[in-house]
Amino acid sequence: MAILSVVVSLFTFYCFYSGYKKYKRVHESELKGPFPLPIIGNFHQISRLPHRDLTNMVKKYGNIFRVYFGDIYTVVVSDPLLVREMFVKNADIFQDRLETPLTKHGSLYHGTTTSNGEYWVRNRDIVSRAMKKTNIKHVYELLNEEIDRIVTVMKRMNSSGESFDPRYNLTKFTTCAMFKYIFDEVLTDEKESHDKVKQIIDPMERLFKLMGGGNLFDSLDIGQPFYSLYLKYTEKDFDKILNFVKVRLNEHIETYNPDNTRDLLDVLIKEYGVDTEEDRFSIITTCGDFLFAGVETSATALEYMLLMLTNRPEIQDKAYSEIKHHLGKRNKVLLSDRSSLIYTNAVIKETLRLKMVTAFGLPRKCSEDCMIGEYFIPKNSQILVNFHALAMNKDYYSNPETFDPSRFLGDTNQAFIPFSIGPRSCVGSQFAQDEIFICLSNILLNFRLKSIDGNKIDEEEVYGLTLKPKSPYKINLELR
Ligand code: HEM
Repeated sequence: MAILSVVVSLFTFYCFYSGYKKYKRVHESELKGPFPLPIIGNFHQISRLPHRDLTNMVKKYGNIFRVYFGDIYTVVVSDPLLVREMFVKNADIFQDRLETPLTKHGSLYHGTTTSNGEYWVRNRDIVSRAMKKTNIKHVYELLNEEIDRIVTVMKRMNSSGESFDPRYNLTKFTTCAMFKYIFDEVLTDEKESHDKVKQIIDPMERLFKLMGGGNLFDSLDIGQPFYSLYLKYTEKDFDKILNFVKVRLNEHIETYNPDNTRDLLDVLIKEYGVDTEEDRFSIITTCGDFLFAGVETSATALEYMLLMLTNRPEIQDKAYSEIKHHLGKRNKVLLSDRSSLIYTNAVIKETLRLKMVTAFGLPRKCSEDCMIGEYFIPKNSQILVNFHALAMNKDYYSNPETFDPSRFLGDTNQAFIPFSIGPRSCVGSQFAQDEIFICLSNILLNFRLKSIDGNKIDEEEVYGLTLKPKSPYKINLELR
């Protein structure tokens, strides 16, 4: 009985404390936002499609407002000029990522995506240099090989009358490209390769679910220590991915030749060195980040592109005509063709706008009290860019709900920032744009995409770390 009353008293105290923290006024220019409840904040107003809920709130609270996820004061931004003001003009204040048990658990704030401060500055510098050195020839060759592989598979399916599963095949395409890029490892259609892909894809899918869900314990001051312990003793998928990379690092060290770097991993060995455990762990977590950030994102973007084009044969035909006309007798699109294929590029951009890959990118943190325009942003608040709200912003896009590639045929639109902006924007944006362009244009050159039953495919998305089509779909391929 005594224990029960202590627990009830502590809980009541915590409710008051949590409410007090949320309701006390800290600045005269504080942001507006929906009324938060003690403990859960505004979680009760967030459905399974949080990007849409937060877009609806723009009507009431404007292009910058605050919500509470548990105890986390979160600033939601829906205007590109405000994003620029934060991520470009005030980059050093908005550069870090928010620290929670989940972001710490995987890599102990090592690598690229979750690290902060001086560590991140050094890592990002090394990674950017490593990518420049690895790029050009290696990427050009690897994308050429991978596109041949997927087109061959598609032709085989077409001749056997089999329908095409975009989710599986495009994830395989981006995984193969990433394996070649990071490890110089070629994945084939053999079982051994299939097993290797599964070793990475299966834990990654589970982690995406875990991280995309928005966990109350991850965002409560009182719950965080318990959640850290829970993750430490129950969550093993991060380790599986890091161990997978570790095996490859050890193999690479044995055969390493500084005068002939084969892939990103070799260049990272050269840049970081492998003398200390810390350096080795930095290399492993950086490669892990590339697998995390670079496989599912591009595959999902491509999956939506095929879906949108299958539902719109006239747009598909227009892109095909442009590609065919430009190539003449050639039968393969190369990266060097990109600047000439203006409509195809517009299709890619329009899909990235309307069916953005990540709802909120990767959340940032504000590391000191500051003013953004007339708004006060408190230290340690979480910053979310709502890419869906940017896409729906009528100040920048007319008829924003409509899929219309022609809107990207003219001047650049400053609201189109799918890879974010500023020094901490997506480090893989060039790689992503290269692989998406090569894959989409060569598929369109070879095949007409048709739905299985002649009906439109459901375009609704399901929320996670990436926004995917709600129902996995298949399509029929007709040779052009
Ligand atoms: C369509 C595909 C992709 C989209 C839409 C995308 C988008 C993004 C966004 C919005 C961020 C957050 C940036 C910020 O905080 O401002 C990000 C970060 C990142 N992306 Fe991408 N990305 C894509 C593909 C890739 C690929 C292919 C790679 C690897 C080759 C990659 C590697 C990364 C990394 C390592 C980060 C963390 C950067 C840092 O914290 O310094 N991404 N991406």
